[in-house]
Amino acid sequence: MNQTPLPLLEVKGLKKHFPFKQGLFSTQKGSVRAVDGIDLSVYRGETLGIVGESGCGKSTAGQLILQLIEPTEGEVWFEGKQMTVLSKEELRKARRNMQIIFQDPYSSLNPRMSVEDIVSEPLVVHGLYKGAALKEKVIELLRLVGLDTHHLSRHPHEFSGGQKQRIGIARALALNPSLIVCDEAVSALDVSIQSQILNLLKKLQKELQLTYIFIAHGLPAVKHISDRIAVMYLGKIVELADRESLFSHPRHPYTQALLSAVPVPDPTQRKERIILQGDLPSPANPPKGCSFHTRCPYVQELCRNIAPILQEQASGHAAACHFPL
Ligand SMILES: Nc1ncnc2c1ncn2[C@@H]1O[C@H](COP(=O)(O)OP(=O)(O)OP(=O)(O)O)[C@@H](O)[C@H]1O
Repeated sequence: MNQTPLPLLEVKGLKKHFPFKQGLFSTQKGSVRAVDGIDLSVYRGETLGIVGESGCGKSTAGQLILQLIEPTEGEVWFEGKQMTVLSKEELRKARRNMQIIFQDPYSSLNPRMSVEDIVSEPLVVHGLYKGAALKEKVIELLRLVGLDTHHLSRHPHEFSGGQKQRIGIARALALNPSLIVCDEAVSALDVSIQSQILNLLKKLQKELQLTYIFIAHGLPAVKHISDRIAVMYLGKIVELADRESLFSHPRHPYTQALLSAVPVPDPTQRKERIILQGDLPSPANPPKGCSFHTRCPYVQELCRNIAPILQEQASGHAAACHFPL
């Protein structure tokens, strides 16, 4: 009998609302619903892509998963433990197994530190290696990401963007994590360098049995690396599916609009671009339902007033839409 494996990471009803005062002299308070109730499971060895427009809550979701910020509500389960209730010491230990690679290799590395210091820092902080063994471990990590011993004493400004991102990856690997959140990890790089880094991440995933959450703005950036993709809109997941299923049959009108904006290399294959009407609503004042179906007034009324929930529409393919495509 085939049993579904237990997820490495499970997120249940996760919310992060950032409170703010509405006017300079007002006592009225509001909140930005950056993440507004997401449920997710991520399995060992897979890559889950999270995509959506700027401000939809992708990075906040990543930070909540890594316990870098506290949730307003909800639970994060990692390796069978509920992270949100761990003591400081337990959390420190559990955090070793979850790391992050940031978007901007230019600002995420301390310019005053040598590569050796940058990569060895997590190992020293956690008291795992010292002396010659520490140096050996750093060299091993650099080799894993395609760098060499002669890079050890150099500083970040002496490297190209792609090499800097390799240093960031070596540092993230230092504690032998099982989960890595790649937050726009290749967005700041040239296209040819992007594919080199993506190939490196794939190779490392195979060799080290890593699990990735890969955050990006657009679907093309996550297409080749993701096994499954979650599409976020205004703090919520509106569609979650296997990569093939999402690209071949998007079921949410928002995903369909995102896909229609992706250029195709073949000029004979023209596709109609779907333009979403109006501005992106503010996460400080989100609509009750959704306003993607604009043609029929009855549909409009229903969608605007009743929030759709994320429901399975086909095997392994869920969408939050009253009228899935
Ligand atoms: N510390 C904070 N205080 C108040 N609001 C915040 C804070 N962090 C994020 N937000 C707001 O939460 C919403 C979601 O932000 P987040 O950075 O998670 O989105 P994103 O999808 O990652 O966007 P981008 O792709 O531009 O990074 C935005 O409206 C943002 O302004």
